[in-house]
Amino acid sequence: MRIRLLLRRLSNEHVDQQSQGQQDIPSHHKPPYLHSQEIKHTLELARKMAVSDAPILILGESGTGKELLAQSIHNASPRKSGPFVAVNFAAMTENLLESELFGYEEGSFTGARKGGSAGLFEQAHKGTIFLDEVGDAPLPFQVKLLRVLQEKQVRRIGGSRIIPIDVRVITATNRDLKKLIAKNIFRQDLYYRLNVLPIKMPSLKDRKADILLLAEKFYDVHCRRQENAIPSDMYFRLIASHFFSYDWPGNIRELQNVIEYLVTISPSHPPSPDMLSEELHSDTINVHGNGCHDIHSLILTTIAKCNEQETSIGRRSLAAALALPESVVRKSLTCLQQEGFIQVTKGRKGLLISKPQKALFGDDLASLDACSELTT
Ligand SMILES: Nc1ncnc2c1ncn2[C@@H]1O[C@H](COP(=O)(O)OP(=O)(O)OP(=O)(O)O)[C@@H](O)[C@H]1O
Repeated sequence: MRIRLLLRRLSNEHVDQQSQGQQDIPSHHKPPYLHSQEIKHTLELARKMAVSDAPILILGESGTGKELLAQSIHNASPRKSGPFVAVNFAAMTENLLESELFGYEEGSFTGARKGGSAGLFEQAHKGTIFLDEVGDAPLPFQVKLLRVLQEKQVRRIGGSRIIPIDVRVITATNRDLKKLIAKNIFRQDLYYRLNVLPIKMPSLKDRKADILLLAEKFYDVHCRRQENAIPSDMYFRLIASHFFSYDWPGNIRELQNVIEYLVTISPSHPPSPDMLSEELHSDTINVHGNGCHDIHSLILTTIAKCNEQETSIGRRSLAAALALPESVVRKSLTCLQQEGFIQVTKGRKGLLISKPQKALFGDDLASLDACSELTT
């Protein structure tokens, strides 16, 4: 029953998207990874948030593209002609954070530069400051950060001059800030100051529809100067099913690494499954876990496998092989077909995995900076 409800919700979402016609994004401007409902939803939200000046808090696992999203929101905002300044809190001690963010005057500490230095807040004036891994900010520094955000002015270390700053603040974290608050390692007042417009970057396992598309983009980037490179859809033909069934805990960063590895060890032949690491070999999909996403993944994986082995599979045999009710398989196939993932042929070929619709996205490799297309 739960599966049915989830599938119905998914197909309703699809109908909504179709009826709205997605007219706000001309098809040739679609980012290369605009396939999954999850990322479409995130980008729609991001587009709306870009026009506001309120603080944004980007949540999501490591490697999901939070920094890219922050940069893209800036690019789509009225501040786009101003600077975008990024700082990673995880890598810095309290003292370093203070001097880097607020700046310092000459002679204010040993090693201070002659003439002093403007801090990152000053450098981001009229633009956006991106505070990455904000959950790692040391507690004493959080008080100072809160004051700057409230007063919209900074004073350099060792200085007396008050410097007004006009910046949009975007923060990101892969940690659960509420848990950190409960443990008294993150300030609640700072949390409410930052969490005005929250947005979540989906994990790659929740946007499996985008995996092959991203993989092909990364492959194209690696191979663009290689003369004997084979087309990207051919390249992944033997391993596509493993990509669908793996959970990608390192998200897009891990996918990037895997493609780089494959291209290095097998530059001009489609890599075989045995070239993948043990982890990627895992075929375990939890059919009863997250509902429709798992069913879609399971179905896609099974069709991809049959296609690899050149055995034909149809709706009935799929339902029997997966021990799923035929009605569930039918709904999932309809949805996957409407989304362009599969083709349902009448003849002996049965169900086929579609090639990613590259034409939709153009072949501009610069569009790998996908979110910058938020500006359209
Ligand atoms: N849509 C995309 N297209 C191409 N590459 C992407 C995309 N999204 C993310 N990446 C790449 O994935 C990697 C991780 O992205 P990013 O650093 O933005 O993630 P993050 O969530 O900020 O990670 P962390 O939490 O570890 O800082 C980067 O190399 C980035 O270029």
